[in-house]
Amino acid sequence: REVRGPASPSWIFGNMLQLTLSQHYGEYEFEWLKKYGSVYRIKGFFGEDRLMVSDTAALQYMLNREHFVLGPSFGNAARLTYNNRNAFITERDHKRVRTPLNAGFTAAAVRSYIPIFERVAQILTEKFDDITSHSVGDISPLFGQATLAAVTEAVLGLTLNDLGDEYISTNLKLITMTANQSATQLLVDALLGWIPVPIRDLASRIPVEPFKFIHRAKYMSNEIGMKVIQNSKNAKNRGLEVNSGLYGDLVGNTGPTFSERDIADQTSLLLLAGQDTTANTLTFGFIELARNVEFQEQLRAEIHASLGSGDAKAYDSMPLLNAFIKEALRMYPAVAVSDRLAAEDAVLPLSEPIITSQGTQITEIPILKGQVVYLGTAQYQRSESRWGPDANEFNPSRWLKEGGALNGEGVSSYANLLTFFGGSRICLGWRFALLEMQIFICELVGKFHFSLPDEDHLNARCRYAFTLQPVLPDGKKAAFLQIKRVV
Ligand code: HEM
Repeated sequence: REVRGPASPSWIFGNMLQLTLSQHYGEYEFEWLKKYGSVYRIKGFFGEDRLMVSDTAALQYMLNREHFVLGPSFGNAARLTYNNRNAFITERDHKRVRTPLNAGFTAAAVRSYIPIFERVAQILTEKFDDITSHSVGDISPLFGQATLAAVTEAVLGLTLNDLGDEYISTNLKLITMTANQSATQLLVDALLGWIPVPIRDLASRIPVEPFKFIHRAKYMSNEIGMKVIQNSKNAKNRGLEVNSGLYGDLVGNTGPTFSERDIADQTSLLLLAGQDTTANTLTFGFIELARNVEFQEQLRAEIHASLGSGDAKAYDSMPLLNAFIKEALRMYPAVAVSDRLAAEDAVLPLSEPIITSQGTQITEIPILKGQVVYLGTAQYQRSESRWGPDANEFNPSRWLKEGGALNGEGVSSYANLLTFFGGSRICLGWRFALLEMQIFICELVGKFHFSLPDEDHLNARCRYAFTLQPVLPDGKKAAFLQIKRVV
């Protein structure tokens, strides 16, 4: 309670509406960061105290210890959206479920997906060509379909057509719905967090429209996963070679610790976790390119000078391309803030001491079991002490500086960014997302010129709804750009 923090405007909502429903993401959060430093207290629902953390030592501690489990908000959303027993929501079983999946996301496995990414990039080019005939177009759903197509082929060996129209339209609804959280939804979510999980699961069976189609989407992905597993088994039994992606490989390696049912249980997670996260990062990146035409031209020149080899190493050795991707991941981390719950008492170490409301300097914070603590990814990545006085500006050249972009110690193995988190629960698909983005960007920036639309109502802003989303002033999820062919 002695950790300082902003005043709460409401007993019911605490600071939650400011944190999660501000018009522009970070409107309040980044100001709180400046005022109170890298650990501060905010109010959750009904007067509860919560801790917002972007201190390096505290983040490392939270990511690498078992003391912290998924918090009420992310936990609820994940339990509702994904099949039971998937790698993300399972706590005690995490290692058992996650280890076999790692095989599909190693550096070598991801390199083998290059032809998939290139094929999908070609389809994106055709869709962007359609936009050029109207000059202005919404790029957000195009990236959403492309990232879904890439993961579907890599994981299941299927195309978007194979998923079927019903799955595609339900997936689109699900993604659009997530972008439009309301205060009522947040309150229902908070109330659900207070009741035991089995009763909560029952409550989610109430036949209201959002619950109905979330369950339908889960059911369909499970069916799709089961069908791929069955087809792959049949083919193997008949000595036939079929492409069933990662699932085909996993089917050959099932056993007492990882069954076919376990594989199928990962389908909704694998299809969804990498879709909007990657698509929205790309969307925000392209908006920044449209804002900064000079950098866009330099990047295009680098792409034209470097490409053609189809080799992952070639993509990794393009300085502007990789600086641009890192900066998009720094400024627009899909999971900008995520709640965790202390599963046992803990003591959070701090790399930068803080001053309490009593004027005392402290270097660690005791946490009681049951305390909600936020991993403040976006705040860690906007801290001026770490990234310099221009931390709030999109500036890819910070990554080209000698000595690197970061002052001091970082939190993760990729560019010291927290965007993919770290520790045993580091994003399963981080290498997948990086190579996919490298290939899509090279294809599109190499061929098209991007600029912002003249009409204000078509310019997207960044809003938070579990992940960072591009939305128009009317609240609709979309991101329009003017697009012209250059080659
Ligand atoms: C730019 C793109 C992406 C970002 C920023 C991102 C970010 C994250 C973050 C922050 C987490 C940890 C969440 C938490 O513990 O609360 C996570 C987990 C996960 N991500 Fe990603 N992700 C991206 C792309 C992908 C892709 C392409 C895939 C799959 C193809 C994927 C699959 C997963 C899975 C399965 C988990 C759960 C891992 C576990 O709990 O062991 N992600 N991601």
